[in-house]
Amino acid sequence: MDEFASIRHWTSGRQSEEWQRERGVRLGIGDDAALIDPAAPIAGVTPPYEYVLAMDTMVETVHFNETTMSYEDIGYKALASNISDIAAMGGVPLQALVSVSVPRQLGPELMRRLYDGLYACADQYGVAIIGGDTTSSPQHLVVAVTVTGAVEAGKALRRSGAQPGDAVVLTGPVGMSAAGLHFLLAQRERGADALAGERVAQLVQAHQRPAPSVRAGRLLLARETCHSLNDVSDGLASEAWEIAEASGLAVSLFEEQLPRSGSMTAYAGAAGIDPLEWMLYGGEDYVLLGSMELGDAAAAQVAFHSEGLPFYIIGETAAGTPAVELIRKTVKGELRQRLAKKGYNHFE
Ligand SMILES: Nc1ncnc2c1ncn2[C@@H]1O[C@H](COP(=O)(O)OP(=O)(O)OP(=O)(O)O)[C@@H](O)[C@H]1O
Ligand SMILES: Cc1ncc(C[n+]2csc(CCOP(=O)(O)O)c2C)c(N)n1
Ligand SMILES: [Mg+2]
Ligand SMILES: [Mg+2]
Ligand SMILES: [Mg+2]
Repeated sequence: MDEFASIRHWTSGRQSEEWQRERGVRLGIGDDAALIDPAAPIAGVTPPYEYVLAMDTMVETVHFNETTMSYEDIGYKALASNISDIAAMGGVPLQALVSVSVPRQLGPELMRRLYDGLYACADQYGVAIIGGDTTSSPQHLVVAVTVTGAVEAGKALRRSGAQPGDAVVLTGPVGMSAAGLHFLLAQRERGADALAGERVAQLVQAHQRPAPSVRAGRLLLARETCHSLNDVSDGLASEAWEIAEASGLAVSLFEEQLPRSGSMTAYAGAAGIDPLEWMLYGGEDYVLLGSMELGDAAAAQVAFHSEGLPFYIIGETAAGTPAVELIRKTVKGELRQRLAKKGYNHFE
């Protein structure tokens, strides 16, 4: 199959013109470029809105390998991690452009499976796939996605908006993806899955099929008391540092309030690892970390819970030099520990 037949094989018949039209698309895959109506009505978004644009890339050996992810998972997660950046601005995802660089030996069927996963994510979150690019790659598979979204003009939730005295909030558990990755890599080394079971399946799912917090971002934006927001890709500590630096204040996290998934803690125990390492520095959680008016945090939690969504109040902000500290309760009393500005870093 040549390049053009391959693209058709991966993408044709997936999303109807009408379905794409409802997401502002006037011309999708097939021409030199796609066409978008910048003023199309978007369901759930009050005009006037602004466009939100982001891109994220996944590289074989860096973000996945043959034991950690199926082709369907790669496609799903490549889009999900992008949607997460739209969610982190409080936006609604709309369209995506997908670039793939494919090793020559990889047949078109495996790439079709990648697109099965990509479209599964696109359909779940209402994202129109409007185009992309295809090249060969000398060795590794690379998937780069550009995503667009819409957010009410002037309302986007930035990293820089935190105010002293805010509550620090988190929209889901952290550390599960890192635990799932550990299991998948250790499984390969041991050649056995002695620890497999329902609990491990949850961790593997968190790593392979993260669920971007679009609904959570929209709820936070609508409350008008959320001051800053970020998604957790590089790790909780690293994202908290980003908010601290962008907003120019200090962030304190209460160890006791950090959500600990039971399966993650159990697996960490079995693997002899401190779960806090995964929770603070693991990354790829794609939950949202933000700050909001302290007085509205409890009500926000009630609103989230009434929709069946998790919501954790994990810390507070204060005026001061940008820094992140962890407040731990010990038998000797309260221990304040400065958290390193570390997380996943591509150049370290
Ligand atoms: N190569 C690049 N050229 C221009 N801007 C870039 C480049 N890489 C990143 N950026 C910009 O830098 C900012 C931070 O990007 P970064 O990728 O660190 O955030 P993120 O996507 O939230 O995190 P992650 O990639 O870990 O999910 C964004 O505004 C992004 O658009
Ligand atoms: C095989 C394998 N080894 C390591 C990791 C861990 N990992 C890779 S990139 C990243 C941060 C998010 O990426 P980005 O900053 O590019 O958005 C993390 C935690 C993995 N997923 N697969
Ligand atoms: Mg990025
Ligand atoms: Mg982000
Ligand atoms: Mg990163």
